[in-house]
Amino acid sequence: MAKPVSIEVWNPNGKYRVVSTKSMPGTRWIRLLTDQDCRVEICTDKKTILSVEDILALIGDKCDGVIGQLTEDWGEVLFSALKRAGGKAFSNMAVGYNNVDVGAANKYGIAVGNTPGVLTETTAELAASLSLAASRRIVEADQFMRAGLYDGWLPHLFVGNLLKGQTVGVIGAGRIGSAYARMMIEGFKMNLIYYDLYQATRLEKFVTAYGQFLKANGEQPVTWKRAATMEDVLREADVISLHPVLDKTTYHLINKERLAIMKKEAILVNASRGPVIDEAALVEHLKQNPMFRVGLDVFEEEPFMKPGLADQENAVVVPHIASASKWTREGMATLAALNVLGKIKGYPIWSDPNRAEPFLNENSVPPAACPSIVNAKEIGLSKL
Ligand SMILES: NC(=O)c1ccc[n+]([C@@H]2O[C@H](COP(=O)([O-])OP(=O)(O)OC[C@H]3O[C@@H](n4cnc5c(N)ncnc54)[C@H](O)[C@@H]3O)[C@@H](O)[C@H]2O)c1
Ligand SMILES: O=C(O)[C@H](O)CO
Repeated sequence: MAKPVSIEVWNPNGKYRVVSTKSMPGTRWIRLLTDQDCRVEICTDKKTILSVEDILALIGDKCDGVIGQLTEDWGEVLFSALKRAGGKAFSNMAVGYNNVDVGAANKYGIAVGNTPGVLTETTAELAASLSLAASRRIVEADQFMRAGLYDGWLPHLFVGNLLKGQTVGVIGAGRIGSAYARMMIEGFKMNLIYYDLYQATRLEKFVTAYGQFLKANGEQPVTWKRAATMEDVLREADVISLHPVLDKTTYHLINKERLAIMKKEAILVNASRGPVIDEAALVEHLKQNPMFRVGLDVFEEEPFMKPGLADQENAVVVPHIASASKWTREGMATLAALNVLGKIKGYPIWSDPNRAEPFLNENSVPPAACPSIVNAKEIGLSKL
C-alpha cells in the first residue's frame, strides 16, 4: 500500500485531475490548467527526490495527467498505474527525458511531453559561465579573497587561460550546443570544432558569415570544422563543452582513454547529463593534471559527487542549475502543463516544438495544441 503524501489543491471541483510532483515557478501554469476545468494537485512533500512509491500514491485511483521531474523514474510501474487511473499524459518539466522509458509509455498509449524552446539560451549561458569560471579560475580566486589571503598583486597569481583565438570544441551540436558555440565564437572570437551525428548546417553558416564580417573589419576571421571523430575534437580543442542527449551511445563518452588525449591545460564543461562522463576517471585525471580544469553542472549519481571531486581545486561544481533563470523555469512549467492539458483535451501536436513563443506570451491565450510530445508518432497523435 502506497503511503499518503502531502498536497496542495487548486480548483477542487475541476473535472480533470492533474498532479504535479513538485511545486514549479510562477502561477500561470496553474491558472492555465484551472481555467480549463482541471483540479490541480501539487505535491508539497519536503523530500527532494520522490520514489516510485511516492508517485504511485500521488497518482491514486483517478488521475488524468502528471507533470513530473527529471529526478523521477518513469517506467513500466508508473505508466501502468497512470493508465489504470485513466491517465492520458505525462510531461517532464525538462527537455531531457532519459529518466523516462518511452517504450513503456507507448505500450499504455500515454503521451510523453518535454520542454524544448525555452531553455536553450539559459542553459548555454551557464555552460559559457562555467567555461569562463574554469578558464579564469574564478571560484579558486573568490575563495582565496574570502579567506583573507590576498596581500597584493603578484605576476603569478591565479594565471589562467585566454580564450580569444583558441579553439572551442562542442560535442553534440544540437539546440544548446549550437547556442553555446555561438556565444563562445561571438563573445571570444574562438574557432569551432564540433562533433555530432548530424551536420549543424545553421551553425556552420553562422560561423562562415561571422568570419567574413570579422575579416571585412580587419580582424582575424573565425573558422569552423566538423570533426570526423570525437577524438579529433578532444585532441584539438582548448575548451570542450558536452551537449549530447544521454543514451546508450553517450554513456561514459568521456572516459579515462579519452581524457588522456585531451590537452593538458584544456577546459572541459558538462551541462548535459552526468553519466556522459566517467566521473571516477575524471577525478583521477584532475588529480594527475592540475592545469586541466572542469566546469560541471551535472554529476553521474546526483545528488552525489564521486569521492575526491569536491577536493579538487581545478573543478568548478554547481548543482544542476543550467536552466535556472526565472523566465526559463516559468516557461518550462507552462510548457509541461500545456503538454498535459493538450492531451487531456485531445488537441493536436504543435508543428515545431522549438518555436514555443506563442505558448509563453503572458498576455495571450496559448494555442490549442500540445507544445512538445516526444512519442506523438508512436501513439498516433496528429500535428497541427
Ligand atoms: N544541465 C541542465 O540543466 C540541462 C538543461 C537542458 C538540457 N540538458 C541536457 O542537454 C541535452 C541536449 O539538449 P538539446 O536541447 O540541445 O538537445 P538536442 O536534441 O537539440 O541536441 C542534442 C544533440 O546531441 C547529438 N547527439 C546524439 N547522440 C550523439 C553522440 N553519440 N555523439 C555526438 N552527438 C550526439 C544529437 O544529434 C543532437 O544534435 C538534453 O538532452 C539534456 O539532457 C541539461
Ligand atoms: O533536461 C533539462 O531540461 C534539464 O536538465 C533541466 O533543465
